[in-house]
Amino acid sequence: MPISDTVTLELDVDYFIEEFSHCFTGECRISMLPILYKISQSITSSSDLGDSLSIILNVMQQRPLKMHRGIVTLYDCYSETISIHDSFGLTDEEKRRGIYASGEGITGKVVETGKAIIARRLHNNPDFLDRTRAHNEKEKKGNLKANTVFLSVPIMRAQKVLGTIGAERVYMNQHLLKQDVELLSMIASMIAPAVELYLIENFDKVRLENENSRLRNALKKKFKPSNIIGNSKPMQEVYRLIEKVANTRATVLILGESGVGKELVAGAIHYNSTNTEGPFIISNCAALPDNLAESELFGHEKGSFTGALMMHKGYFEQADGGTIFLDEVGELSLSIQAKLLRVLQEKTFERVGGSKPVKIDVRIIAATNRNLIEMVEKGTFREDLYYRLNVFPITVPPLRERGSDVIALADHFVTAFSKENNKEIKRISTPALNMLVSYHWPGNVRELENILERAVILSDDDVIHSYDLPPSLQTSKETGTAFGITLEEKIRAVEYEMIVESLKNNNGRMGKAAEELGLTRRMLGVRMERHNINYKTFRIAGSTDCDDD
Ligand SMILES: Nc1ncnc2c1ncn2[C@@H]1O[C@H](COP(=O)(O)OP(=O)(O)OP(=O)(O)O)[C@@H](O)[C@H]1O
Repeated sequence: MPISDTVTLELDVDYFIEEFSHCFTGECRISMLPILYKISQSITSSSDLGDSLSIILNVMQQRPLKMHRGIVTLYDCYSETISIHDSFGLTDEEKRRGIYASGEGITGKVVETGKAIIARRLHNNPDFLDRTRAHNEKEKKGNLKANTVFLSVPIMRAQKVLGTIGAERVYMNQHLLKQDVELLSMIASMIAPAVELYLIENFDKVRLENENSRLRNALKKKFKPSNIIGNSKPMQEVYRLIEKVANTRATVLILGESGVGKELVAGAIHYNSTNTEGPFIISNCAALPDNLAESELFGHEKGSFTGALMMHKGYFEQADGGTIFLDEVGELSLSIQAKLLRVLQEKTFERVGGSKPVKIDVRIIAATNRNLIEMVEKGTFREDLYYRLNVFPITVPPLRERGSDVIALADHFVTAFSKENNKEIKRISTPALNMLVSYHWPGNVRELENILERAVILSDDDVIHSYDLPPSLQTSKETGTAFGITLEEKIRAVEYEMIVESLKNNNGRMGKAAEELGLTRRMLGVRMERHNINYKTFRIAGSTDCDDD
């Protein structure tokens, strides 16, 4: 063996037996057998890795090994870190400092290569990191260091390195060193099954638990009410707020333009709350005629006005134990606003014509597309009521800010209306999708819903085409020309759509598209020019399939 400062050794037991057979004779061999016996006894009699390791470390300190420092490291293959699990000759602090990456220093290299290493002349050996800082200045200056060797052997199981056993000792002679390495290697293979079990039970179990809780959290984070379609970023913020507030009794104010889905948000809050078993009563305040609003909301006593033949429970009483959703709350008259304020403050009210207070336990969710602050400034909405309602505001974004939600919603509505109309519409054509995506949706989801209901009814085949969409969507951006509903315009729209679909199907190859459309390549070129269509738009990036441009 060459004598250099760091020697890496293949763990070949036959090699050792042959090379160092003289060591396994006489005193040496006899003194080793009880050590191995003691270690094997400790491993078979105790299921605790700590017990076995303390016996091993103890043996290492005694004759004939007489090592002055010993460490057992374990390798966490997920974080790729090696840490000292047990040792002698190190303080707790020094032990804690002993953390290595695979490939780093002597221990790291043993883990990386699965081969034993003997490192000599530690005081100036670059592989010896002294990460534990156990080698104090005194030790460094003294002769001891120059004479000290560090041996490290891998603990392996099925080609996998699980950790290392390392030892420091005073250099005596090369043969003794090799003998030590072999002994440590035997100990390592004896202890390997117990180490493997320990790693599975501790590292893997902890990791699995962490992974489970990470997945649980990820699932929790991804809370999405089942009744609401769309996963855009702004909607995810809405879902986050719904999840936060649902299980409280806080009053919620839902803000947003008309048709964005405020009522769905209110429903999601109720159905994800603890009082989901209770009623969910919806009251559209804009639809309540002034003279009936009070009685509709708060009920009336028998004979309280002409026609009040029986006692009637209003929406608030009907919602007792559940949730009342006051849609378009900005439309309530000032007198009703005063009564609503009292319900919010005291949870009581009187029925019209009654004097007995009715006590209720109702969660209030209100919604409006009006600017309530402006209304407060103008004196048409009570300021105190505004603050009582605005405890937990949720703003639902307009559809034009929801990106790909338009496509998800369109698909959802096409499926729903196809079913309702006994049709089998399978897809929305590319030009039609482009129109849907580039439209500004002033009427929001309600407008999209209505447009697709109409398109499903109009569709003659299994596709929603651009010409099934209303003229308001047929902008020049998509069609190359603004066309309305005349025959000529409709023919142009059909032509445009057929060319676009064919180019898309044929990856922008004009020859193939012309063939499919029953045109010559030149005729197709003329029509594409008329519609301002460029075949390159339909090329898939990276495609080399462009032989017939
Ligand atoms: N994200 C969505 N997923 C599925 N359907 C939706 C979604 N948002 C809205 N809708 C549908 O759009 C229509 C309008 O929604 P909704 O009535 O909830 O809107 P709104 O904001 O309360 O309107 P308004 O202010 O006019 O009362 C409803 O038919 C609703 O089912």
